[in-house]
Amino acid sequence: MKRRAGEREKELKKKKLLEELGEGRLPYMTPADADFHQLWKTKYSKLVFRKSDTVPEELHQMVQESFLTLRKHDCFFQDLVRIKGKDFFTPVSRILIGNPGCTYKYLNTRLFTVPWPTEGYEIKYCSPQIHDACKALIKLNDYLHVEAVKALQGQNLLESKETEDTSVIDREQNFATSLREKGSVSQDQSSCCVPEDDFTSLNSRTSYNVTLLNYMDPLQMLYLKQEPYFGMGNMAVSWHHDENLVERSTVAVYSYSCEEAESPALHIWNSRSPGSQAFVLHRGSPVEETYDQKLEGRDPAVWHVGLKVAWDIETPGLAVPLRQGDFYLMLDDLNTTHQHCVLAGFSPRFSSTHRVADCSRGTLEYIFGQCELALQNLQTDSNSRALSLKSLETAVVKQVEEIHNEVEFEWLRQFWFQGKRYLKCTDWWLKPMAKLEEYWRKMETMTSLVLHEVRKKEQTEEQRNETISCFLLVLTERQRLRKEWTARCQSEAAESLPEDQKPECHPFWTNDECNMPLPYDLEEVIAHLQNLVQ
Ligand SMILES: O=C(O)CCC(=O)C(=O)O
Ligand SMILES: [Fe+2]
Repeated sequence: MKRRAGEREKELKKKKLLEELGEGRLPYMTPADADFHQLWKTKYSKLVFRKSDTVPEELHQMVQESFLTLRKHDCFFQDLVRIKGKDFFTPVSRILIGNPGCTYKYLNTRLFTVPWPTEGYEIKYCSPQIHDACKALIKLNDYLHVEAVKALQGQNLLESKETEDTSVIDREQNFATSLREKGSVSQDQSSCCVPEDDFTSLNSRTSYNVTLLNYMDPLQMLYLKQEPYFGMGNMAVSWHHDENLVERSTVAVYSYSCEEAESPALHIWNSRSPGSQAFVLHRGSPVEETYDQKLEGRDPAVWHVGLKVAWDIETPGLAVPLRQGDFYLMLDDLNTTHQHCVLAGFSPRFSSTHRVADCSRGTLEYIFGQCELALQNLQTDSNSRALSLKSLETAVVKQVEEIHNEVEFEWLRQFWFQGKRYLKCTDWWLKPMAKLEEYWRKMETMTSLVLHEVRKKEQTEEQRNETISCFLLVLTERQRLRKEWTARCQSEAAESLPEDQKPECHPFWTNDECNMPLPYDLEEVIAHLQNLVQ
């Protein structure tokens, strides 16, 4: 509830700001502005940018080929996300690649990794090219990890407490030390130069476990949202903070816009000076435009990443152009203190966004562990084979029923909502999903056993009321979420999808399917329990 109130407050604040702005726009800077670098250095220093020529050519080739392979195999999908109770397709199409069994949740959507080749895991890919694509991305992942470590060392951002109170002299000394260390390649840097704590924090904040790939061809889009605060033009991804990340972890983004070799018209545009005339290619045909720095802002043909300081209208925004093969890093708490967006250019573009997903509740290992914990409360009579619960204690019932909700709504429904999309790349998730469903079925039986027991009135009245009240809360939440997921699966947007991408409302059953111990719709069960406590 508190969180919802906070969200509402934010919405109101945003609405008020947009109303105040009216037709006016806040200022922002691009490299064409004289103060661009000054602004970057002072207000956006944790944004690190590297030009494509700093990346090994063979890595570029491998990675760019992998993007094209994944596109050829139709592995990118627009997500049907849910924001403030409404269903939307993301303009960009995505695929998550990463550690086997890892997931990443954003905008109420849990994405499941297409596993990259990992020692100790047997992964079948639908084609050898998809295997190669995933392998290229893990190479990019390793490369960006090293680059992030170097960038953090360079900025002396090893430990959060240092950022506030380290004097400039300390910083400079530290920087000098880190430069010296880079020269001495033969030394074991981890043991000789970086203290153990720093090393751990450095590693845990740069060891990317997933990359979320984005793809969009602006020419295929009927409509793109306009950036509302600064007038930065077409947006592919609106202003946001990245969710579900380990605190202060770095995000690394490799950008590949499929620009053709630079045309003379674009060349003129790029080397323009204020007030000059230029021809630009707009949707394939040259258009004459007068270039005025103040009026024009960023080049609409080029993809940019936009940044702004969160809840601040004093600091100008920043639009950084991204050419083919450039990459950028969002270091430390930049993702929290600032918001970013992606501004569309004219050509199709891929990006690979490497993240340290907070998967404390987001791995298969975790959810299997939870299920096993829940099932410990179920026992089978060795003679009759009859099932019963070991404990009826409120805390135990509560825990089991909450795990039931977790596996049903965070895993099974999330997965099947995304239809058969994962089968484009691999069948890796089918087996664990079947196993989770088996566990979940047993939990349906456990719920029905609780119901059975509380009707028997064997506990004291007080105990029984406590158990029922708590049980009711979890069941009410289950009913609410089942309704929400049923609605999500039947939304107009969901119905518009082709057969192989259509959301499946699974598990689902009707009352005549007597192999299920409880109905899908829990309304009557809940009403019955309410009567019992009254
Ligand atoms: O494509 C990019 O440059 C960044 C995309 C992004 O912000 C995201 O996927 O969260
Ligand atoms: Fe992002």
